[in-house]
Amino acid sequence: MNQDELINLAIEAREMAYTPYSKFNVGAALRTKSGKVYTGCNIENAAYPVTLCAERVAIFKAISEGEKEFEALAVVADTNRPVPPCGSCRQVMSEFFTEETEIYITNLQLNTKQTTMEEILPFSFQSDDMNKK
Ligand SMILES: O=c1ccn([C@H]2C[C@H](O)[C@@H](CO)O2)c(=O)[nH]1
Ligand SMILES: [Zn+2]
Repeated sequence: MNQDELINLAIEAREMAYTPYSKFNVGAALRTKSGKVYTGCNIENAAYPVTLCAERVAIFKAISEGEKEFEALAVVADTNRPVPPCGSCRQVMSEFFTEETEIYITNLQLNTKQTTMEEILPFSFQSDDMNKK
């Protein structure tokens, strides 16, 4: 399962997006260290803020099945530039990803940017910050 295959799974997952309000469909595919892939799409709600992004759906599916180590995440939307994950998703990603986790953001033209946790969320709040010695 390479980068292109992961992006293709994100493109497929995007087809499942439930977006009656924004009509903006996003797909994600998350590869674990063990080689499994968990996909996600955004799921909106009439109470708008309850909406979950594709990235978090993929991460929460994986976590709920006992996965904790992630190798790569691909995110895709029909955007001009590679779709930037929102702040809430970046914080959730920072809880589980390391600097080695590859993050591929892309669009339907496969204009892809590979990035890292530190690049998209520097100086992030971590559990260590609660352990004052
Ligand atoms: O990286 C992103 C950005 C936005 N959305 C969703 C949330 C909402 O359903 C719609 C518009 O914000 O796109 C995602 O799923 N991922
Ligand atoms: Zn988000």
